[in-house]
Amino acid sequence: MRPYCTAVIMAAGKGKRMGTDISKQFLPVCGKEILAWTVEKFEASPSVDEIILMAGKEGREEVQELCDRYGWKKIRQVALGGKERQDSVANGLELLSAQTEVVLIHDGVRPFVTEEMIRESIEGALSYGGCVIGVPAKDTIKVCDKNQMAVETPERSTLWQIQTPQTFQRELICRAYEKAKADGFLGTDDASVAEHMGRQVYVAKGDYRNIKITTKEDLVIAEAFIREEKA
Ligand SMILES: Nc1ccn([C@@H]2O[C@H](COP(=O)(O)OP(=O)(O)OP(=O)(O)O)[C@@H](O)[C@H]2O)c(=O)n1
Ligand SMILES: C[C@](O)(CO)[C@H](O)COP(=O)(O)O
Repeated sequence: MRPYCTAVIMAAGKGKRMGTDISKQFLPVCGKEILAWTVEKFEASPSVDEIILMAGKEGREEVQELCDRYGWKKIRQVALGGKERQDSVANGLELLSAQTEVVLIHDGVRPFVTEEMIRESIEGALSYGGCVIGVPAKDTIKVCDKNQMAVETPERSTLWQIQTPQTFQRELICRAYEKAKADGFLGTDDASVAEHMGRQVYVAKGDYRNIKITTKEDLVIAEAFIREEKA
């Protein structure tokens, strides 16, 4: 029997790097809000049972309005996020329903997630405890000091760019988030929270298309991808 899976979709950010008046998750691309493109992937997924949507104080009504307008059926709750992404995820994990066995944590601004990524991340989480989607780095990556002087060039073949979904067995990720809170640990993704507890996560190869819409140029790329998907 397949596990009961809850997607926690993160939409409580301010989108400062995008530099627009409205937060980037609400910006329209090809006639639909970025968050709506994202949520619809999970609504359509036969692997996902329910969705918790994390919203900011200012964006909460807007997120609820999207739920009503699009008539999404899997939304369990629209809940309040926190200051950092990690705080928003922690709030979401506290709201999981009793049946939830596997948790998929996904950025609301990654609309190019596919059913294959969702399925593979769930399979990986069942096998290894935690599984994140990623792609091998294409560029050389340098570690720089605060004066922007390069201090190290890690071997590229060992470097992966990590995306979402980041998928975990419920008990593991809840315990990891509790430990991070107790230790005051702040990571930039959910895998690093699990790693802080000493757990290794599996990285499943995803797709370079699964971009996080972060800055203005990403909007042009997103529009091109959506046009292609619709063609
Ligand atoms: N306190 C926060 C911060 C971020 N996010 C969400 O996490 C995802 C990835 O974060 P990022 O791209 O960094 O979004 P922002 O924090 O909004 O962007 P910026 O850092 O440019 O302000 C986004 O869907 C964002 O809404 C969140 O739910 N809660
Ligand atoms: C979780 C994430 O999307 C993986 O790439 C990323 O780390 C989020 O980072 P941000 O600091 O919120 O952009």
